[in-house]
Amino acid sequence: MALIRCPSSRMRAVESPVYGNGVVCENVDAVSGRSIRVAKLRRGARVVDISVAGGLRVSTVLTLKNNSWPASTSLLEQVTGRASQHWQTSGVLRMNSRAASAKVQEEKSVEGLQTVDVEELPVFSTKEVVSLQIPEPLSMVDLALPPRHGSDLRVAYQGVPGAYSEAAAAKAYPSCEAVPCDQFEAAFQAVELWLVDRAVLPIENSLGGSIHRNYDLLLQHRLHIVGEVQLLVHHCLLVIPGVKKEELQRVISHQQALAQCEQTLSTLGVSREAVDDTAIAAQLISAHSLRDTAAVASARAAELYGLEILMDGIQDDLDNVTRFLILARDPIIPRIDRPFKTSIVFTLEEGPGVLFKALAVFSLRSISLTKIESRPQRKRPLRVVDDRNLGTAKYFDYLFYVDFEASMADQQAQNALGHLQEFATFLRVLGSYPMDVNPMRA
Ligand SMILES: O=C(O)C(=O)C[C@]1(C(=O)O)C=C[C@@H](O)C=C1
Repeated sequence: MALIRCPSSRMRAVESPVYGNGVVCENVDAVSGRSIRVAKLRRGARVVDISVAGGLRVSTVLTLKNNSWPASTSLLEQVTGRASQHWQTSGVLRMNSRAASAKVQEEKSVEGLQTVDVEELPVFSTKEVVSLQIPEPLSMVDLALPPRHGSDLRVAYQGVPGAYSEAAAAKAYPSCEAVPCDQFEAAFQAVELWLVDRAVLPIENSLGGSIHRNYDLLLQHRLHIVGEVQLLVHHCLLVIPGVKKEELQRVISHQQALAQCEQTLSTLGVSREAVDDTAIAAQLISAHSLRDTAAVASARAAELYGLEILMDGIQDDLDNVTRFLILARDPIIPRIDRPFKTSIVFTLEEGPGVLFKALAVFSLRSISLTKIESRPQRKRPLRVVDDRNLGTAKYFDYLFYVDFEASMADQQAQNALGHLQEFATFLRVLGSYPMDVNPMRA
């Protein structure tokens, strides 16, 4: 696989039977949040879609008659009338056999926003394009897109096969291609660089609490929460086949998993060591035939790495649920016909009662909060990325992360955030997404 740095646009390889192989670039208007996709194909170049956040969609098409390709920013300017500095551009083109054989239709992956199919569009000259930008209100058809099972999606998770995060990715998109990443940060970057379509990352557990690293990364990256997955985590103690409890000197696993099995592990009287994820613990024992070591991991990890389940269901509470967030480059269009949750992060001036005032904006409108997390000010500032994808160093006293049970399409939620904005020193909506009300066993 070769990574080709492309300083001017987010790009991906496409193949069109009509227009030949090429790339599709995505550019986001920093001011309005509009995104524009430009297909540069061997037999011409065309704008395939302009989508407007907040309910309106504008679609148009452009084919360059002389087959020449101007700098993408000037093309964007022609179509949108906006100066190039308003367009946020960054990204890589991933060239491998898979990307090269991808079809233009893959560009339909933006949930809720339909991307125009290149093959089906008529051809216009550059002059005609500007007058073609007719805003179209979203119709019920757009809102009733069939559920996606993700067969064409690549979903990043932290860990190796057999990790609970892989099971969460499969719950979110049953036939997706799950892509293992060594660190949470790598999963964020894989989405940002178009190497994958989504990331599924743990954010909190009913026994172990919050996964703070992911709260921080949510702020440092410009991805959107598009869904959540609740997973019943059922831990097993895995050993080399035939090993007895008495032979064990230590137990290794992800630190959250070790914490979730505190009671059982303390009865074993062995030392504990944290590794990057539960499945890698199983892999290590198997690869090095470690007879004095057990892993806390899933039954699937036992199967994958040829280990035996010495103890089953060793978590301290049978209802051990981990909540994962699904992250994507684009937000989904919030709906009101099913339960939605919205996640925000904000900061406040110092002073008595300010947090009380902030939370009152929700209770005044009978909006239930499902989670509050505060992160204390740290010695070093946070790198916060704004809508223009510009990172700035900021110091905060506390960052407050709040999840509430309402959709951003709900007027009451909009009013609550409008109210909060009056005194919050910083406010960002991390995503508005369907609630997962059905925890499933891994
Ligand atoms: O180690 C794994 O298998 C993971 O997917 C990570 C993780 C976590 O970070 O909380 C996920 C679910 C369980 O709560 C234990 C560990």
